[in-house]
Amino acid sequence: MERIGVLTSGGDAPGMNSAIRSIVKTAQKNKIQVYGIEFGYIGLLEMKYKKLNILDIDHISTDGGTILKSGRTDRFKTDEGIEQAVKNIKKMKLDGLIVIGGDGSIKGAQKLAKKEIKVIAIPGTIDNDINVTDYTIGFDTACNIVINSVDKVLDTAKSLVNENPRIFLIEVMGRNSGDIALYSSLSGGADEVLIPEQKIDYNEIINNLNNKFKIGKKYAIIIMAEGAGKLDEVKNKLEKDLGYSIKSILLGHLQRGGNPSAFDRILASKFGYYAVQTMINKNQCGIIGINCNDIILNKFNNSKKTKSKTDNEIYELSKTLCH
Ligand SMILES: Nc1ncnc2c1ncn2[C@@H]1O[C@H](COP(=O)(O)OP(=O)(O)O)[C@@H](O)[C@H]1O
Ligand SMILES: O=P(O)(O)OC[C@H]1O[C@](O)(COP(=O)(O)O)[C@@H](O)[C@@H]1O
Repeated sequence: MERIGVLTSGGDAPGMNSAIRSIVKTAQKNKIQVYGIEFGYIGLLEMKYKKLNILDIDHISTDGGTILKSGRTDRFKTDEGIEQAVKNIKKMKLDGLIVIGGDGSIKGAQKLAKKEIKVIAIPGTIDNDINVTDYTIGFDTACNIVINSVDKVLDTAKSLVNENPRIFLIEVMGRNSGDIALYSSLSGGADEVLIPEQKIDYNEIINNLNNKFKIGKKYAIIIMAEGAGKLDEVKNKLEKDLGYSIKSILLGHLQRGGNPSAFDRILASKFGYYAVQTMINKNQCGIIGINCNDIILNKFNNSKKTKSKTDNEIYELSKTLCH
C-alpha cells in the first residue's frame, strides 16, 4: 500500500481535522502518502486532490470545520457518479480511501466498497445518528456549545422575574436525531425536551410546566431538536395552551463551529489511527466506531440510527430529570 485518499463529506463537524491529522501521521509512519480530496465527493468526481504532508496538518486539531472542505452532491447518489468515482480513484492510483462523514456519506462509501474499492468510513457528524458507534466526531463539541448557550439563557431566565413565568424554547440541531437535545437537556437542566423520535405530548408538557409554576418556579427552559417539529408551530401551540408568551431561540449553525472539545479531538485521533492501521493490516472495508471504549471496525450495513436500549434509557433519564 503506497497511496491513500481521505475526504470529508456532508455536514462538517468539529474534530474532523484531528482525524485528518491522525491519518496523515499514521500513514507517514508506515511510508504511505496521503492525498486529500477536496469538497467531499465533489472532489472525487472532479479529481480535486492534493498531497497532504506534515506541514499541511500541523496543529490543525485546534480548528473547527475541515481543512479539506466538505461538500454535498446528488451526482454521487447515481450509478453514473459511482462509476466515475471508481475510475477517478484508479486514475489517482489510490490503494484505499477514508471517508469522514455522516450517514449519507457512509452510504456512498458502502457503494464504493461494493465496487471493490478499499474504503473505510469514519463517523463524523454532530448529530450522533450512526448506530454502529456510541459517539460520532463533533457531537461532544456541539453539546458543549448548546450547554454553554443554555447556561447563558439561564442567567437571564433566573435573574429577571416578571409577573408571568418567562419561558424559553431553544431549538438545537438534529434533523432525525434527538441526541444533541437529549444529552444537552441532561447536562444543562432543561424543564422539557422534544425530540424527533417521540411524538410531542402537549398535555404532558403543559402539566409539567404548570406544576413547576404552581410551586413558585418563575421560568422554564424547553430544548427542542429541529426534527421534532417547526419551531414557530410548537411555540404558538404552547403559548395558546399555557396562556403565556414564549421566547424562541434558534441556535443553528453556531453549533457546528468553534474549537473541538478534548473528547472530539481524542476520539477523532483514535479513529484516524485505527482507520489507517485497519487498511494496512486487515483486508476489510467498514465503518470505524467506538463501543464501550473500544475502537472497532463494523461491517457496512444500514448505518442509520435505530433506537437502542441505551437511547431509550437516556430518554427516560432526561424526562425524569426534566420533571
Ligand atoms: N444513498 C447515497 N448513495 C450515495 N451517496 C450518497 C447517498 N446519500 C448521501 N450520499 C452522498 O453523501 C453526501 C453527504 O450526505 P448527507 O446526507 O448530506 O450528509 P452526511 O454524510 O453528513 O449525513 C451527499 O451529498 C452525497 O454525495
Ligand atoms: O448545514 P446544512 O446543509 O444546512 O445542514 C444542516 C444539517 O446538518 C446537520 O448539522 C448535521 O447533519 P449531517 O452531519 O447528517 O449532514 C444537521 O443537524 C442539520 O439538520
